[in-house]
Amino acid sequence: MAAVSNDGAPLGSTVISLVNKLQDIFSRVGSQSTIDLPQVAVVGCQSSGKSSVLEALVGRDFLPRGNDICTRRPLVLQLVHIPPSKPESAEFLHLPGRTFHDFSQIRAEIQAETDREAGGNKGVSDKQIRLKIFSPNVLDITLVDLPGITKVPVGDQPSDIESRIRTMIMSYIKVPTCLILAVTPANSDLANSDALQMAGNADPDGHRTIGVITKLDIMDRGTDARNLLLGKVIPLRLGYVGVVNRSQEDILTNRSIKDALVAEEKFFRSHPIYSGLADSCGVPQLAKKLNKILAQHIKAVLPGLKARISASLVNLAKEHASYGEITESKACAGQGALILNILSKYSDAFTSIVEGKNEAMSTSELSGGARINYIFQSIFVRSLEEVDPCEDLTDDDIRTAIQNATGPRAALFVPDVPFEVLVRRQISRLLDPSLQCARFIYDELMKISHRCMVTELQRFPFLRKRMDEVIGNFLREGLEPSETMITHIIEMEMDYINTSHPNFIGGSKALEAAVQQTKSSTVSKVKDAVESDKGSASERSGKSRSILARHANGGMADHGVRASSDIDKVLHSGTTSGSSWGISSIFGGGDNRVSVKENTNSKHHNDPVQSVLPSSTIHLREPPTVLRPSERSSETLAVEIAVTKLLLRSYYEIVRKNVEDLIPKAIMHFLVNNTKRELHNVFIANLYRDDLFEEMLQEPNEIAVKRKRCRELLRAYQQAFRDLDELPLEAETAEWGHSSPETTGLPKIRGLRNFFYVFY
Ligand SMILES: Nc1nc2c(ncn2[C@@H]2O[C@H](COP(=O)(O)OP(=O)(O)OP(=O)(O)O)[C@@H](O)[C@H]2O)c(=O)[nH]1
Repeated sequence: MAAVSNDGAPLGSTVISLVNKLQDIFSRVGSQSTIDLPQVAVVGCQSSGKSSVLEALVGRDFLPRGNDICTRRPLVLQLVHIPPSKPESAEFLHLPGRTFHDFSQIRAEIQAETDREAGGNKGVSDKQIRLKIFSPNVLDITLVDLPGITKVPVGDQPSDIESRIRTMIMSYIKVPTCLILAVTPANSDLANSDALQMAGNADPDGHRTIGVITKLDIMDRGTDARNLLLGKVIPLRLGYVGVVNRSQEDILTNRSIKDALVAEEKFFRSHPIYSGLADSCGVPQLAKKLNKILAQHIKAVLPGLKARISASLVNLAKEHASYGEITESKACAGQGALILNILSKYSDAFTSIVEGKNEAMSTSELSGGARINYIFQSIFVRSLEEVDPCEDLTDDDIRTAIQNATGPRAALFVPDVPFEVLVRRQISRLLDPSLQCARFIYDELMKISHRCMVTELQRFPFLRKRMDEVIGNFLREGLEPSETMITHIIEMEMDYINTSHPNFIGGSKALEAAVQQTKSSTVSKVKDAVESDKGSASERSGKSRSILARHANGGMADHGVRASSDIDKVLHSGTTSGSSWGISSIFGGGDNRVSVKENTNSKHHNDPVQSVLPSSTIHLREPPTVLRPSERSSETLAVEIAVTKLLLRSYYEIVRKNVEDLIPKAIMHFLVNNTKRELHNVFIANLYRDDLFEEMLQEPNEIAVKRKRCRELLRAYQQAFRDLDELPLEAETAEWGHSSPETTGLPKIRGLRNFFYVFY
């Protein structure tokens, strides 16, 4: 390792050891996680000494350096920590499989690879060279050497070389986790430092920029960098460090880094002007500053690590508990008690999930009982509410039903039989969704049963299988009575159409409403006709006549409005004739309401008796096999259809509400609550049997293995938690500018001294 004075607090071995310790903890607990350390980039103008600084920090001679432009592609240097037993080595990404042990060869390859991409004549490329250095003495950290900022294009450089290089540098240093070493040579004007200017743009708060002043040894005679280092020229939050790297001559004479560091120390010691600025002078001080930042970074991530380990501990403890203690005692009593305990815990857990009292309740989705409620309300009820009871009933259907119901006579009024037939048909449609709802709930209960105590029962797969069988059968048995009940409910509704139900619209109101509807539609039709067809009065009166011809009072209307008033009369006589709500009394009250046309039709199609009458010369045509209702199209018919629909809707509404209420009740009673009440008893009746204990409590081998591994992990995590607790990190709150003397020193981590002098 580097011979660096203790005062210089060389380069964070503290951090290496800390990170190694953490890595140990991670590997012990089998975790792949590592601590992501910030990456460090050097920025500065050409030949300012960036590569030299980086090399001094790494402590190895391997970067091309010189008076001319040397770094022409970004060099991403990944330091990788390896166990002490392994030798140091390096690998380039572009040369997979080739390992370097000689660092001068590494330099040669960097140069060659730079030429391959950027040409041999000062060309610059933003394509990275990636080099990995494996060593027991390094942290897993990434350092980036960047091409220097240049103003005037030379060689193969394009005319916009300056902006290209600036963009390239910016892309690295703008990343918030990048520490910036802003390198400025002491023999240039700091106020014009490109490095500080770019760092200021990328890191305006100065939280991650360290100013590095190089070439203190070759300043003009009579000048010094005191004011620069004190931050009096350009203040910098983390302050400046002055360094003396190897000169070109040193490089040519192969002066080692080790010697160079000794010379640097001597330089600062022999210059009284810098003697009071010890903490701002020398590569070791620079490393120290970086160490502090890294230590702080680690300190900042430690609480998160602790929290993660502690969470894993809790989970592991739970898992461990789920494997239970080894059931050594085969005695029946012990086994029986264990089984009883499991059965009642399972039944309780099942009930808790259904009732929504489960501890591990999800907050991201509905579960258990809430899903049951959702099925009832948002699926079942909502679907029923969306059904239009007249949806698949055409006017033709209704007309056919009415005509069929009147039998051999032509109808005078709308009879109530078709209403009953049609409403029954609609009620029967409710059976399928109701049964489906029960099946959904059954499926939910099955799901709940599978989710119950999954981890706890892992160790007894035979018992689990038996329990699944029992609860599966039990739920299936519970489904049957619910389905029977549901069928009964629908059959009850179909069996007796309670037209006295207080919420039922009743015949009179339906009729009134239907007449109202028909009237308004007739008036508007007539108006339309008058306006659109003034010249065809005779045709219009013909139409009216055909409508009127069907009315019982025989009066002939001249137009549609009159026809409506005729219906009124008929209806009025109907309503005054009798019973309280009375479809029959309203619609079934007369028998002479036969239209001329219908009579004609009847003669032809519907009334074979009449066809036997007189003349032998008249031949009747055969009635067709399938008879359709006579094609009446009149207001009477419109009223009949409208009344039927109104009645249907009104009654269906009553039934729908009953069904929406009763079906969930039936399912809850016969299926859900019954399962809750009886599950424990059913389990005991089926499973608490001496002859089954042995078989049910068999523990598969893998459980024993899992329990063992879980125990080991648990111990490792407990140890890791204690280790983390004991890491002797102290608070590092001091500002790092020159004005804050580093009295607190490095974080007190045992055995940690150096960080960047890793290869010494
Ligand atoms: N005397 C003296 N020479 C130095 C110092 N730092 C760097 N040099 C010399 O300055 C020249 C440039 O150094 P590099 O480290 O290559 O500079 P760079 O900024 O990486 O250069 P580019 O990558 O080409 O931009 C080399 O010849 C170094 O030996 C120093 O502190 N003192």
